[in-house]
Formats: sequence, C-alpha cells, structure tokens
Amino acid sequence: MIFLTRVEHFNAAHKLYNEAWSKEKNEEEFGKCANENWHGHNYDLHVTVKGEVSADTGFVINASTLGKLINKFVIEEIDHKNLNVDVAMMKGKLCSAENLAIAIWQQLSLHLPPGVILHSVKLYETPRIFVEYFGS
Ligand SMILES: Nc1nc2c(c(=O)[nH]1)N=C([C@H](O)[C@H](O)COP(=O)(O)OP(=O)(O)OP(=O)(O)O)CN2
Repeated sequence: MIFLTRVEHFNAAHKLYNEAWSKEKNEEEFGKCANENWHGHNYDLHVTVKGEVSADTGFVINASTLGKLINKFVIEEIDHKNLNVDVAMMKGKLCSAENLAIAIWQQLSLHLPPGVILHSVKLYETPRIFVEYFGS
C-alpha cells in the first residue's frame, strides 16, 4: 500500500453565518467572517489516495488522471464561486473549512477508479488554518 497526494488550488467567497441565529449572535461567534457582503480565500486542496502499485505503470494512479478527476468533480464546481450561494455540494450547510472538506470527500469518493482508495482530504483555508478529513 502506498499513498499519493495531489495538490490543487481554488478561490472562493463565503461567509460564516448560521441562519437560525440573530445577526448579533452570528457576529459574536464568527466575527468578521460573518460579514454579510462575503469574504474570500485562496484555498489549497491536498487529496491523498492509497492503493497498490501497478506492475505495468509503477503508479497507484497516474497523478495527471487524479488531477483531472479533482478538477472535474470538485474544482470546476467551486472555483471562483460563492460557496453559500452557487455551490450545490454546500447547499444548506455552514460554509466552514470542515464542512467543505467533508463535501469534497463525498464528491470525490464517488469518482475514483477501482483499487484507488481515498485516504484524506486536507484543505487549507489560509496558510495558518487547515482541516484534514479521513472519511469519518
Ligand atoms: N474551525 C474553523 N474556524 C474558522 C474557520 C473555519 O472554517 N473553521 N474559518 C474562519 C474564517 O473563514 C476566517 O476568514 C479565517 O481567516 P482569518 O480571519 O485570517 O483567520 P485568523 O484566525 O488566522 O485571523 P486572525 O485575525 O489572524 O486571528 C475563522 N475560523
């Protein structure tokens, strides 16, 4: 078993806002991240898969193929979008890094080829804040 990581990048706008709460409570919990006119991040996404090395290719999966899958099923859905408004996988969810990483996992795990297992989704919201999800 060996692990392969592909790093991708996207930009997105969001706000952290719980619609069940008052404006004041949102501002108290989320501070400037609750700004109703949104703010943006340059996200870095690290996707790690695992599997056996093919005797024919020396690969778990061609890293280029993995990049194309991440782009098709994740990046194209969220890059330069507003996570709260435009992105189906985030509909009805609080747009935290945690929930976005889980949504990316759920999206990507459906589209990996047989024998290629999703190990982790690590998402950097800022250079100082990142989350890592292992599927449970
Ligand atoms: N557990 C989480 N905490 C926070 C998240 C998150 O997704 N999960 N997100 C945010 C905001 O989106 C915020 O924009 C993060 O950026 P920033 O304001 O730069 O965060 P810092 O805490 O590093 O800001 P400082 O002003 O330097 O303290 C917040 N929290």
